[in-house]
Amino acid sequence: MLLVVNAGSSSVKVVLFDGGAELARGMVAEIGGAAVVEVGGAKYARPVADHGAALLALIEGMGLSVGSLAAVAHRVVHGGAALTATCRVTAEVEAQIAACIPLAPLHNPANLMGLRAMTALAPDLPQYVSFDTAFHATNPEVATAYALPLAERERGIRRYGFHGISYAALVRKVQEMAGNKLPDRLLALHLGNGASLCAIHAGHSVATTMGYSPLDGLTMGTRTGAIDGNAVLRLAEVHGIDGAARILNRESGLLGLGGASDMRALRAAGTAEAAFALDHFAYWAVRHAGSMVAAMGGLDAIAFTGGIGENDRAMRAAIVEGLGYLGAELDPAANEANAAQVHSATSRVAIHVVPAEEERHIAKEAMAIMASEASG
Ligand SMILES: Nc1ncnc2c1ncn2[C@@H]1O[C@H](COP(=O)(O)OP(=O)(O)O)[C@@H](O)[C@H]1O
Ligand SMILES: CC(=O)OP(=O)(O)O
Ligand SMILES: [Mg+2]
Repeated sequence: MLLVVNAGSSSVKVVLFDGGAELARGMVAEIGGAAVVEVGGAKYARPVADHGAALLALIEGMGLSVGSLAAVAHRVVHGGAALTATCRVTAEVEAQIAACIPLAPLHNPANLMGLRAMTALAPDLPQYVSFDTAFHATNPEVATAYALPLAERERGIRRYGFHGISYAALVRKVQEMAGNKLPDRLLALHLGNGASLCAIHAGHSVATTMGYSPLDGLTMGTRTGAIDGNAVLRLAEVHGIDGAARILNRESGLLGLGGASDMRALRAAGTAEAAFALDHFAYWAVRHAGSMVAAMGGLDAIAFTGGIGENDRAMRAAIVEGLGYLGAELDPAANEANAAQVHSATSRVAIHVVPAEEERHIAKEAMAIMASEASG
């Protein structure tokens, strides 16, 4: 059996696989606060201090004996320039993940805590890591380079891009849904707590909205999305570096504009601020989509994924309406039903809704390496 660990900024999800079959899943949300542990449909509140403790609570809650595991595979958000493919964890790999903490301050510490908690529990158990940055390794340099002096670019200050595990899984899924024929120019929208867009040309990422860190691009749950560097400097002047980082990453986005980071809470709020936050989210998704379509030289299909992309019908409708100039049109009934394909008969582009299957993709990647280790 293989345990997949997906540690987000404030949550840990685990999924237990046996071969390709999913056996069980569990999740801890709101780590650090009034954490809720959810295993096999049962939910209970329990104090959970950090991501390592959350993982241990899940293993205990699932009644899992680590002796029955063949391996653990983790999602790691930032792999930097060096880690661009799923690999087995070594001391060197762990050090490289730690070196990327300043680049993904909400995520890489959580990923490392999960990894280290597992090492402490079962030191000899093989562990594998898949990176959110890896899928974007195919972006051309003109897309990844910031126009900085060489010395600064050599520090690794460049665009990396994220949500790559989700996009890689989405490419497989869209290919299946489109009768094994991959759309040539696919606009993918990963809309969750973190949100980004990706231009996928012939199955490969050519551009994406997140940059050096998962802060750039779209308006997100608590992150600003794109903001002028000089505005960042001004925030740092007023609040210090740590204060500015906190504001940009944790207090902005939908929370900063509308008073709630969660899309469902925002829709329920019914205030003018919440309505503005929703408009801002849709407007910037459409603006950035234009940039992605330009990077691919056109558009053949659209795919929505992530908690918002999969479930929020009104947000999909607002975004597709904004992309009407590209010939995108929804079938309102299919959209209302959260169907797998939601385009109208007259839409010039196909529009898919794809469940985010990050854990299954991580499992496949780890199992492929385990198979090659066993045969080699
Ligand atoms: N039925 C729904 N309608 C609208 N938004 C939803 C729905 N279900 C989930 N969401 C939103 O999805 C977001 C979380 O997405 P998810 O992909 O689960 O996040 P994470 O990035 O933490 O994995 C939240 O804003 C949540 O409100
Ligand atoms: C990279 C990123 O933003 O991840 P998440 O959406 O899980 O916060
Ligand atoms: Mg997510």
